[in-house]
Amino acid sequence: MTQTADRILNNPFLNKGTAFTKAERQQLGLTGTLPSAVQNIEEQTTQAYGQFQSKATRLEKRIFLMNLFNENRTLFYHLMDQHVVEFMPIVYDPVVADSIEQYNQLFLDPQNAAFVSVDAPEDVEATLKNAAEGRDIRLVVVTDAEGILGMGDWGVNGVDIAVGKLMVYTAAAGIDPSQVLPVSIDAGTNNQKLLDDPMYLGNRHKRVYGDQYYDVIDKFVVAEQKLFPESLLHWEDFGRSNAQVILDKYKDKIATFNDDIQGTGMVVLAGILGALNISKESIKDQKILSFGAGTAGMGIANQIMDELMQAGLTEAEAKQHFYAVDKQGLLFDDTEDLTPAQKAFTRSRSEFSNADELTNLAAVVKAVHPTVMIGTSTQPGTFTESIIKEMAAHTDRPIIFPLSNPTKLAEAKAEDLIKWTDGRALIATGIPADDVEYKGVTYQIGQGNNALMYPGLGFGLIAATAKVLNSETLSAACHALGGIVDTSKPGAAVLPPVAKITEFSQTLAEVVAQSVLDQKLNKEPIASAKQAVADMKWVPEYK
Ligand SMILES: NC(=O)c1ccc[n+]([C@@H]2O[C@H](COP(=O)([O-])OP(=O)(O)OC[C@H]3O[C@@H](n4cnc5c(N)ncnc54)[C@H](O)[C@@H]3O)[C@@H](O)[C@H]2O)c1
Ligand SMILES: O=C(O)C[C@H](O)C(=O)O
Ligand SMILES: [Mn+2]
Repeated sequence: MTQTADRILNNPFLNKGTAFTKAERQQLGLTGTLPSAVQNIEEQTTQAYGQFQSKATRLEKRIFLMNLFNENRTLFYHLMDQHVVEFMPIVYDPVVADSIEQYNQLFLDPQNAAFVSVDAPEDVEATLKNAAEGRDIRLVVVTDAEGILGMGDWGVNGVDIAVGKLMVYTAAAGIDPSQVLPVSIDAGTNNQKLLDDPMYLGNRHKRVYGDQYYDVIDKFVVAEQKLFPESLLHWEDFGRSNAQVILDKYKDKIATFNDDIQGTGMVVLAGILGALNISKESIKDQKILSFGAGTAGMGIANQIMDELMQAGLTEAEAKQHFYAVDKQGLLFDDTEDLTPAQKAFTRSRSEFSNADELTNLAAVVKAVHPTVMIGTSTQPGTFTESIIKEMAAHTDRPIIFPLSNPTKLAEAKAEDLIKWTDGRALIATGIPADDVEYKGVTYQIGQGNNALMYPGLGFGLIAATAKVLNSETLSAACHALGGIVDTSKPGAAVLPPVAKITEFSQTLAEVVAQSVLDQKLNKEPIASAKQAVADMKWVPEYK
């Protein structure tokens, strides 16, 4: 193979495989390097889908799709466009979790990611530059993998979540896949299994914290902004002690967001607004219990808090609607080891006659009678039948969102929640859930996953060349998504279905871009938000 042929056929952004025409083959020095037939993208797609279907397990299906992704991005996204509901759980949550756990065993290809090492701060800029290979990067998803979903620390293996999030961005919103960059910050790992594994591919030492860590994060942000000044920076699956600190440091300076804090907060508020559309209740009448008061749990509480204050409540009044429960039980002002984020949502012991007994979820539910219960605890099965029945005995339409991922960590299953509440629960789950048939009604279950939100949010920010993301824009996006649900049918879902993800991501992107323009937060002059979104949309067709 000539160097040119090799360069083109092995470049997933340029490769068309058997779809190169005779003329292109001649022009590019590819003559004779492919079988003679020239296929169009539909034929290639049909063929690839047949191969996909022949794979027996979900992991084999994933490996097949990742190989296709590594070879030919256009064909991969053309195929995904036709099968988005089927492919989402395979390229993203939950099967991405299996591939992270088996990263070295399955290692195929670095997938055009940048691997930043805490041990080589002097290489940060070169690392990003090498990985981008001169591409015009507009979107970076970065993880240090200390808190991969609810599975804890996965070191360099966690790069797959950055790749997976970016796949959803392109499939849902249409960001050009040659304009994205997944980044792994390899700060070491505290996962002993990985440290003991001779095949582990990351830095083989304990996780680095403190100044040395923050120094690398800062070098990364500086280099990222210098090399890709038009880009949006998305933080994913950082640990509880770092996620909020990093966000607070950069959120007023650059276009950036933390998906677990803000993306999750937004999708949950949208889900609650959707649920309240169905129950015809007001958000001002809700008592909200967050079970698992970590990165996501407190991000959700803050987003709902904003909503209550917009509805006219003072901060002190709004705070009265929240009950945060973590390992210690209900969080009080004097609870030990509170995180900075938790401190804003504590209660006073004097409010309860049995405060000292409120050390577990069952006791708190009994004392508080929440109307909304959100699970981000990483503790499977903790929304038990007796807890749910106790909650449902005191509210007509309990809003229950077991959100811990992946599947094995969910606080409850949708079908159990429907059964235990005799069909009254309004539910969203972190991973996709099948419809539930119960007493003649088909209940559709919304996917309460930030994947419904971040593609439209990010795309809108990039299209509008946003300088920063502020609470006004976050709120506009929540209302746009929460307003889409169709409440006419019994058993309606609280969030729109993943089958419509490309449509509502476009709506979200337009709303977000408009909010940026309304606040004059755009870097470049832009006449129309809608047009800017349309102009940026990439379609998976050969050029
Ligand atoms: N569906 C979504 O879109 C979405 C988004 C973000 C996070 N999540 C899920 O939420 C979970 C938490 O993620 P995170 O980023 O907030 O992690 P985190 O580590 O920051 O927070 C988890 C919290 O749960 C607490 N916890 C642990 N054991 C507990 C127990 N027995 N009782 C009560 N609390 C307990 C921890 O102390 C911590 O505060 C994960 O499973 C993640 O997959 C889902
Ligand atoms: O990755 C997901 O599926 C959602 C979320 O960001 C999580 O950490 O669980
Ligand atoms: Mn996450």
